[in-house]
Amino acid sequence: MGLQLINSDSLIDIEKHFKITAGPGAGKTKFLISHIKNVLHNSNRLGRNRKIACITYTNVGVETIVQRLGDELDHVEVSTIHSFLFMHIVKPYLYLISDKHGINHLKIDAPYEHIISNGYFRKTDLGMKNIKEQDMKKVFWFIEGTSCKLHIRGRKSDFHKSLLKYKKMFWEKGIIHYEDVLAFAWEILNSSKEILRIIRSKFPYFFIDEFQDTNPVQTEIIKLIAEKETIVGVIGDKAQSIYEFQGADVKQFDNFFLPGMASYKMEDNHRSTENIIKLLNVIRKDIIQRSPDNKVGSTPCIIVGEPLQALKHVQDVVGEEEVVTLSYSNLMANSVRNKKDYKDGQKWMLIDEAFVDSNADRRKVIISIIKAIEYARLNHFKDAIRELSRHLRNKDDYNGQKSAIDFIRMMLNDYSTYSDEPLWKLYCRVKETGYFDIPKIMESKGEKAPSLIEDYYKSTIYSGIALSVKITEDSSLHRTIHKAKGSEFNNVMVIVKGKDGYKYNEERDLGFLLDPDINGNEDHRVNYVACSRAKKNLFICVPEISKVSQNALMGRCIVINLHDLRSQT
Ligand SMILES: Nc1ncnc2c1ncn2[C@@H]1O[C@H](COP(=O)(O)OP(=O)(O)OP(=O)(O)O)[C@@H](O)[C@H]1O
Repeated sequence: MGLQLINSDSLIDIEKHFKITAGPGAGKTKFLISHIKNVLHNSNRLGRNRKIACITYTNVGVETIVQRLGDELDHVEVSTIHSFLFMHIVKPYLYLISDKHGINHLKIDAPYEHIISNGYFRKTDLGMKNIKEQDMKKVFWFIEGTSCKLHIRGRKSDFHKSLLKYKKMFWEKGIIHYEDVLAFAWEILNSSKEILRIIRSKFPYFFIDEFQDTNPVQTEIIKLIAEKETIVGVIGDKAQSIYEFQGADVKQFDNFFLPGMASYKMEDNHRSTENIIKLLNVIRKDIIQRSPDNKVGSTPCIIVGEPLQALKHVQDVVGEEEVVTLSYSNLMANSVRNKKDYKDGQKWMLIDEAFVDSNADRRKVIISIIKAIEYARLNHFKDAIRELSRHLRNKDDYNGQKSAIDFIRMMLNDYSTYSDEPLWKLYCRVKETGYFDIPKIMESKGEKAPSLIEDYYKSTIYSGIALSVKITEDSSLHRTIHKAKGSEFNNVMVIVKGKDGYKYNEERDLGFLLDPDINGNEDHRVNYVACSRAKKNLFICVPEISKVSQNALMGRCIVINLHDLRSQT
């Protein structure tokens, strides 16, 4: 079926399922807002208890849409898919399947991030089956026939039974994880026509933004809802599908079809200058974008050099304006944000894995304190307080919140006194405050050699270990590409480095420009998303570049080599 060309101001049939395919900056979000308003003004199927469901991928996406809808929010429910399914399906109806799965449904208040429990892991036979604890991060659900099964990404064998045993230990305690929400919602809807009818009647319209990052279970849920009464609309860009590791499948968007569905395409790019669009059009071929606004700007620039020096150079070029850096890895983003040098080939580890302390109680408290300090530095005070309150020695009248805030304030004021010092300094400072019961580290005296723990605390620099803190919602200037999804900035510097502990390799790491494969290579899509965030100026920082590549990119990018500039001065 042919795709009808539309733009972000087009009005489409509000009573037909639709799918919109469009590249970056096409105005997908703008279209979604005006389509919702169109439905609000023209539909006679809405009411006090009959709303439009508008689903987007992140909480930042939710906030953007809520803001842009202004005071037209009365009949719209904007939410992430997990919150929506939890609120309307899992929370009210989990009791229907709780006995079957051994879930303590009365204790469930919200879904949680899956934090691996080594204790539970050891109680299964997964270790004997050669599954390592880190494999547990790749657990996901898939639909097989009339039930959902658990699997580990990248493994061929069937581990469902053992994984189920592991999961049940959480469920018995009233803990369910985000991935469980999808599986339970599907199971409830698939087994109860009545609940499906209730959901359809509450939500006669169901729109999903960023649909390229959907996963197969989510797609099946949407198909069930769309069977009758509810009009489903999906919007996305397969070249921006960057969540394969969470189970998103780039083919899902291409293959998504509903009976009677109208398919549309947008070819404009309202965001970037013509020169940036020209480069983006080299990376992808399925949609050739054009600039309807003829935005003029400089040619994208490849800067050869270290990220911090490159950033300084870019800052000089753009003057007063802000520069946003986008990196593939958390480690790189944290390094730039904290102005710390980054060694190519360094491997990223979460602080929970990287932190060494054989005393489990002390380990937990110190990790939480480091996380809380780093969250608070980025103004994520809610997360910081949550980390600390469970460890506080004395709970105040506000469930520990006031003490947590006082402690954080103190630690932020003192930051410069311990941030570039060994962890020992932080440990002593925290002990001094008296807010936590932390098991003491025995200090060696005289000729006696220090214990491994004392040695670790005295030789590990705080700022080094703080780079391992993962920031979940990051709106700082220096963030990962995944956290920049849906955003746009005047000046962007994309930092290209070796991935996952590998040294930089031009053919692989600059492949998204030299030999792009947008369908087959997720890394290419991630870098495409990064480049497409730039409105005015795009810089791409690489550690080195060969003459052959420079020639290949001629006409699309200019190259500035900071090593050459330095040797000239
Ligand atoms: N018709 C239009 N005229 C002028 N500006 C527009 C128009 N449509 C969108 N824009 C602007 O273009 C930019 C990109 O729009 P929007 O964020 O809706 O794109 P998108 O398709 O959702 O992008 P992405 O998928 O890359 O996140 C925004 O600054 C928006 O205000």
